Amino acid sequence: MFEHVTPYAGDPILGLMDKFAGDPRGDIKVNLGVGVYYTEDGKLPVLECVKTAEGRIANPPRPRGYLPMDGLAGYKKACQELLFGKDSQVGKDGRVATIATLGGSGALKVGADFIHEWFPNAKCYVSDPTWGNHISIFEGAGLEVGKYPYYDGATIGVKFDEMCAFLNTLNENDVVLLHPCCHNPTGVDLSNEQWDSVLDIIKDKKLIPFMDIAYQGFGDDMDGDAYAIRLAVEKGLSVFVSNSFSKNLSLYGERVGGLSVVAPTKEEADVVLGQLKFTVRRIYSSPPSHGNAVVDTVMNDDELFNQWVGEVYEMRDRIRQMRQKLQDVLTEKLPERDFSYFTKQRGMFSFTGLTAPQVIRLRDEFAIYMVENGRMCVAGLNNANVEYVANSMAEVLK
Ligand SMILES: Cc1[nH+]cc(COP(=O)(O)O)c(/C=N/[C@@H](CC(=O)O)C(=O)O)c1O
Repeated sequence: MFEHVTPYAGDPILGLMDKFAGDPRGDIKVNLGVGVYYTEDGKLPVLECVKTAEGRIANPPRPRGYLPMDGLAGYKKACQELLFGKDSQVGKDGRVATIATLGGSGALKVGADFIHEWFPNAKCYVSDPTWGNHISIFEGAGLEVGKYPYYDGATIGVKFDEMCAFLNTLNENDVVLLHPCCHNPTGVDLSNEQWDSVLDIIKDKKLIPFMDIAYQGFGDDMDGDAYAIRLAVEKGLSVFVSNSFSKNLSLYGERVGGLSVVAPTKEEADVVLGQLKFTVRRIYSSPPSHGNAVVDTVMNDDELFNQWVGEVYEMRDRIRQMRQKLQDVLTEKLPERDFSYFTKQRGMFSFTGLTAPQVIRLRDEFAIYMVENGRMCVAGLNNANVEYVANSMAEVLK
């Protein structure tokens, strides 16, 4: 019956979790693979604001009925305020259709299905390189996926002129999938001036910008990291935005994300919302109640919200410290090499430039796990393992 089904090769990122868990070298193994934030003690944190919110949600115990297909109103309000600003005009005008989704992944899936249905000739273009699941999700939705020039390994920067030239060759309603901040896997972001030029091209060519923000707060700050999103709105673009609370609320397994679509009018936003709800119904019907309740509670209580922002910035700052520490130790060991990319890059990831064989050596000989494209999740570093990681990297780089 299923003889024709091909075996699943496994996911280059999530597959690392199983390999790491099964690695018996418990005393030395270091997980720099999956984009998860670990504390200085190497633990996955439960944020204080989440603990308080869960205490409130648990007492008195609540029934677990179905949520609306688009999620809790407070959850949707929180997404819109984070992305577009607390009292954004676009929010006040009712021009944003927002739904709660099964993580950022679910937001990308619902958005991709919606686009394929209502813009059937649209092709999707992702940065080269990008988070691998971008390609899988959009191809799975039936879109043809191409790549626009992005990362420049020679300068540890962006191939900006090539990127703009390529975007100028695209057709009306083609989708451009963008990382507003903390680019995955490179950690290299566009400058504000570069965003201005890119969004002007997108407007001029009538392309569809799809912004995937999964690390808001890990770059500059909550508002700075949403700069590109708000600039797109300012330019009058109809923009798709997928967001995730997995990392900045440390709620990975609760599957909390959102999809927002900015429309030219409230009437169009309302119609889009209806079709997004229908798309949700056809995939998973409704979002998870616990995650919705936690986000709603944290984001709509001023004290908890401010506590949350502080906790995110603590995570951001610890990652920055680890970037600096690794850069310093490696520079000391291999002074002839330039490791300044560690502190130039932003967010959770660093694109180390290590080749696949070097990454495999790190894993096999030193029990250090990174993604084979050379991506390191800097949040897995701490003061106890950073010297070991630096020494091991120096070995494979020799
Ligand atoms: C850019 C980006 N967008 C969306 C997601 C999905 O997040 P969700 O948990 O569905 O809300 C991730 C997750 N990235 C990390 C984990 C993974 O690959 O799923 C990663 O890159 O390691 C991203 O890095």
